[in-house]
Amino acid sequence: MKSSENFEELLKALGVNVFLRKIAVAAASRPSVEIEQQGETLSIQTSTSVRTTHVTFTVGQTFNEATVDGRPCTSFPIWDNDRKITCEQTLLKGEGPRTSWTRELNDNGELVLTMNAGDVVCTRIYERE
Ligand SMILES: C=C1C2=C(C[C@@]1(C)C/C=C/C(C)=C/C(=O)O)C(C)(C)CCC2
Repeated sequence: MKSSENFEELLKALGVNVFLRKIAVAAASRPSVEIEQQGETLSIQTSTSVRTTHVTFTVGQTFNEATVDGRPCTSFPIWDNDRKITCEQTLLKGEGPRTSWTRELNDNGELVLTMNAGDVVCTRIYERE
């Protein structure tokens, strides 16, 4: 993990209580991410000591995942440019701030993840192992 900004603020905007926020921030400080791409289909596994998430999706097709605070949602990933995917999320039930994420490969071969909740933007940069 090269850098992470506003991750706890993001969780706060999502209503995660301070106890779980502290656990999440600690766990998210040392994540490992594996990404596989076959054409338009990507598989992303994010492993932390507390929880591992695995999503597989095809760009341009909605899929089911969970928001970062674990609420079921449908996600709609589209290409922003040929190296950046933007994904808007819709909660399956209940109310909450609008959430979305973007993932892009930058010129240093780093993976840049941004996560939005309402007007809070969290930016996390992963270096290639
Ligand atoms: C341990 C985590 C916990 C949570 C989120 C997560 C899974 C940490 C997220 C890591 C991310 C988002 C890494 C990344 O994608 O960079 C919750 C808020 C449900 C609270 C319980 C502990």
